[in-house]
Amino acid sequence: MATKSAVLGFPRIGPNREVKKAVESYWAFKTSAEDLEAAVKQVRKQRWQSIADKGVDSIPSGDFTLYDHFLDAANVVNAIPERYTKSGLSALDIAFAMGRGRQQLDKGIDLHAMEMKKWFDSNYHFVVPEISPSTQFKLNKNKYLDEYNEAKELGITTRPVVIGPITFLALSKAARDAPAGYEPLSALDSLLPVYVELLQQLKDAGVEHVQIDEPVLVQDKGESLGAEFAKVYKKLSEVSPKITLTTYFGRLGKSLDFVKDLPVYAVHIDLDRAAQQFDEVVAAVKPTKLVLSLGLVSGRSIWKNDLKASKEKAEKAIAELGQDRVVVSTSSSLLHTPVTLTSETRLTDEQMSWLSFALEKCDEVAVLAKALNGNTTEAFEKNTKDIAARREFERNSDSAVRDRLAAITEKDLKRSEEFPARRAAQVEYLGLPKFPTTTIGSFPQTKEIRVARAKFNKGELSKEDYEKAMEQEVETVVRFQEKCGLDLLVHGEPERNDMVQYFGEQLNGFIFTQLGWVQSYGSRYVRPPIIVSDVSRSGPMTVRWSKYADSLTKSPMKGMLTGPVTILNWSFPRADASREVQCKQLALALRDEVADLEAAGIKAIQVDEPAIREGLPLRKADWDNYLEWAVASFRLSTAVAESKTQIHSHFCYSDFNDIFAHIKALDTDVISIEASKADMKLIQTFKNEGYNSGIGPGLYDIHSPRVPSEEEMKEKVKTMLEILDANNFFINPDCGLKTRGWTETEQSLNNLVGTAKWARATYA
Ligand SMILES: Nc1nc2c(c(=O)[nH]1)N[C@@H](CNc1ccc(C(=O)N[C@@H](CCC(=O)N[C@@H](CCC(=O)N[C@@H](CCC(=O)O)C(=O)O)C(=O)O)C(=O)O)cc1)CN2
Ligand code: MET
Ligand SMILES: [Zn+2]
Repeated sequence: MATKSAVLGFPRIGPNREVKKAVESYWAFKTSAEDLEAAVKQVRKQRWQSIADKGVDSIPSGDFTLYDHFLDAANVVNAIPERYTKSGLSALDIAFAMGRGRQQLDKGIDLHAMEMKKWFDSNYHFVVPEISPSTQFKLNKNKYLDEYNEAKELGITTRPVVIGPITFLALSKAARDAPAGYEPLSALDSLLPVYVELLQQLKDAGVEHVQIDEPVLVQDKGESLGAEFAKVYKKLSEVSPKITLTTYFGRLGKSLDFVKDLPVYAVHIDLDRAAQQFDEVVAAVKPTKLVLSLGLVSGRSIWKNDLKASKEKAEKAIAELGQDRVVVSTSSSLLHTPVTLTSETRLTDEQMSWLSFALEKCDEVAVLAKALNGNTTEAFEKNTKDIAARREFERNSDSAVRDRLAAITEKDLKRSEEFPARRAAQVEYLGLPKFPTTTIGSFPQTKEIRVARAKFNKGELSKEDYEKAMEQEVETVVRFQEKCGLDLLVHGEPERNDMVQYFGEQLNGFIFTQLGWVQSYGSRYVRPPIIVSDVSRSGPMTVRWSKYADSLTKSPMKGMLTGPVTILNWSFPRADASREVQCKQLALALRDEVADLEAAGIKAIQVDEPAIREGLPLRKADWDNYLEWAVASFRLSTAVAESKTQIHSHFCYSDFNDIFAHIKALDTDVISIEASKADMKLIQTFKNEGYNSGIGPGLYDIHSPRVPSEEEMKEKVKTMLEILDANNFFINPDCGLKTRGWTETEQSLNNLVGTAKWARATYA
């Protein structure tokens, strides 16, 4: 018998962003549904073949998607709200409308996008299914079966990846027509038969083994679902191919008590994010028949796996359980990592030797399994050398940064005056009207901007010409805002490829990829910069742009920075320093930038922290430690500002009810939040917890191309002002406009300004 290797999921985007290109071209009505299908079929083929070529035993299928795999899961079980089904659109267009909305007023179509939420603590977003007692579950197109068959025709046997029914419902939300207090999990009994049918179909088609993802088991709420798990998996195991039940991103904790008794073939645990559970889990499964899948190769980081250490760990498990009861695997799906390192041409050999992207990780699990089966290969030996070289590099440290951090005191984290005094100074310094209008920073990143930057990067456009082009763009954005009648202006961020990558590129201690794209949502991807050593700033990063924009107008200009927690969370952090240390080093760099912007006469500075919420540990017991250093880091970067300088922050993921005290402790002057879905509970929390500073609840959803009417924004303002103070109320969208086109941006912002005028007249 032998130890097998497995990969839990693979990037869906294609090595050259083929899926983005195909999907966006279809959306633009440039290509047909058939063209789209042909293009993505090619991507699926290539990904299966490339994983198979590495010698991985369990190759995933069914995890491919054109938009989001959770949205696909909703479609498979027919959890499609009626407003979409009755639109008369094709199944494909219904799925896209659910993901991104669709507005064709001439055809009577005006569909909002469904809500997106962060996938656990990652920067991936999933579409949140809406469930109610009227949801008619049934098996739609069985995409897991279709993809399995597609791979089989290519001669590749795969292991379908299915979202588990309990996680599916646990992450869903109550639909609008559901009674108050409705819990989607209460629909489990009516959903279960669909899963029975789905798995039965897989078995009938000859599938031997499925992977069922139940990551809810690493959340606190999973611990109370023992009865549901026992019932569901008893039923499913009667009809299903053998099941590997996968958990990832955290520890099983108390859920282990019932997970060990589930009638499944194998259980998978994440030993990257939650290495501490190893002994406990091995001991718990030992007396059972369960196979244990060890998530040793990280699905979340880009560091080469230490194969020697992994081998030792696997051997410990094998000593307890036996060779054939252990599988070595990636810790989670690899969708959070770039496709392959082999596309990179600008990294040095040394840097390349530290890293491992999705395809290289497939190689790692295969090499590891071979080593465990007695074949230590050359690749294994090379890995040992590479790991030693990286450890050697890690000894480098920037003592100036470390010393500065060590010298930080409480005083450095506090603004010189409390909010009321600051507010008075700001009223005078900025001169904003009541219900000030502003935007969140970015304006449309047009094709022209991106092409100019691509040319500049290729050396086809000089630095001077590139910067001139960006200045022109800044001017266009400033003139538009003046014409539109916005009050607190921004420069529009045209010079930024991405808000995090841009800062990474200017800081010491980071490296970058050319093609290291990772899907964030739908067709939107990011290239997270990689932190490799201590971080510091060489000089001002944004001042020239803000200063230029400020010089064009009499209106106050808002400087725009990405906060330390967000830079950390949306980068690949180093593995040899704590997140706290990396975050505080980033904070020091940003602190200097805040001071420089202020000295340049910029009257308001926004420090975005959209990722502060997603960085929250999955288990409540771990929250305090994180929040303490996250809040301190934000304060370290902003507290340097004088009272008259208005510090804004922005959060587009504002599930804050549980951590409100910490949001308040950031001590900002104004915060803009995502509230376009009119989360009144959140607004109420602001009130109840005595938040008295400025607040700008997002009045519309910028992730969708649809234009909000003045009426609908007025309605929102009205409802919110039943709770919030009209004197501290800002009028703004719920996030930056970079993904939007100019046409809808102009219309939406005109409506927004109209809403503010109405508010001034109504609440005078
Ligand atoms: N890091 C990060 N995470 C985030 C957000 C965010 O803004 N940044 N926002 C939230 C939502 N997530 C988002 C993620 C990505 C994008 C986004 O707009 N991504 C762009 C890419 C941005 C970028 O890196 N642009 C580069 C490269 C653009 C490009 O594709 N250039 C072409 C050439 C030009 C052309 O022909 O179009 C090429 O390289 O081939 C640039 O502008 O320089 C995209 O997928 O299209 C938006 C929101 C949450 N998480
Ligand atoms: C994801 S938060 C985005 C904030 C940034 N200032 C922007 O407007 O794009
Ligand atoms: Zn945002």
